[in-house]
Amino acid sequence: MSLIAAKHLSVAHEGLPVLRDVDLSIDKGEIVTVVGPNGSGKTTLLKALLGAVKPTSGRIERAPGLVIGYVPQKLHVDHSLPMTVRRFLDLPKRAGNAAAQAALDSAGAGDLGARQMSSLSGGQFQRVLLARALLLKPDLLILDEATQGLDPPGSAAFYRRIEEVRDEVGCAVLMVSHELHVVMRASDRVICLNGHVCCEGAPEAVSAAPEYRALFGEGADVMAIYRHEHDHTHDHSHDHSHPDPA
Ligand SMILES: Nc1ncnc2c1ncn2[C@@H]1O[C@H](COP(=O)(O)OP(=O)(O)OP(=O)(O)O)[C@@H](O)[C@H]1O
Repeated sequence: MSLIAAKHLSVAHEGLPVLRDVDLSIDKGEIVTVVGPNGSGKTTLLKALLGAVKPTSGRIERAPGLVIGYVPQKLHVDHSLPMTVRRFLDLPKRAGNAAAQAALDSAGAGDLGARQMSSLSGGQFQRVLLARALLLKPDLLILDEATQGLDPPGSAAFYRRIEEVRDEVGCAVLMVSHELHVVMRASDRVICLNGHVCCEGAPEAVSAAPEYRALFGEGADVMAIYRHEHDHTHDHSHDHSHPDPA
């Protein structure tokens, strides 16, 4: 059985239809990305899956006891209040030191515990939000534009970390992002949304689909760029590791 599924899901905001007859399901351990133009209903879909907006018809099915960790786009923290990262992880529920450190380590923020929240860079802040979601030991992580405001290397590093988290923790990941080239690379499956599901499948198949190209244009063949970049063999005798830019 899938972890979560939308069945014939329709949602309207103030009487205006936003999602029409959307079917999707997420399996254990999968990384699924929702792409779509502005206003295509991506955030509404995530909110419906989280139970924060009500379907006008259709339903959401969740596996019994499903734990969802949510990483928001932004979170306002009052910078006039001094608060360390470690203290932040105690909100809203106190976390043990070992669990807090393990979550920070998994999020790639292991050395940030003593830092003030107000002193973090955008990339560090998002990793702390990721750590907070991981404290719940989620079966499913949901990320809504979690890298908005990060520069391209920062976003790429964040999504690499998401893949590592999936490998370490085994959780499934559902995310929305505008950064097609980075998120599609990191995804097992891509769902192209425009009020309804236009097409879905492996990243290569979706980026070649006429429905996807109609929405994003020919210039959006991100997988072709990826293929081109990797159209050579790497010499693994050298260390190609780079310092983490985030
Ligand atoms: N609370 C709300 N009340 C009224 N209309 C809303 C509400 N939330 C979203 N909408 C409308 O629903 C449509 C879909 O919005 P949604 O935020 O789901 O799209 P999106 O694909 O996430 O967009 P973006 O890429 O711009 O973030 C938009 O036309 C938006 O104006």
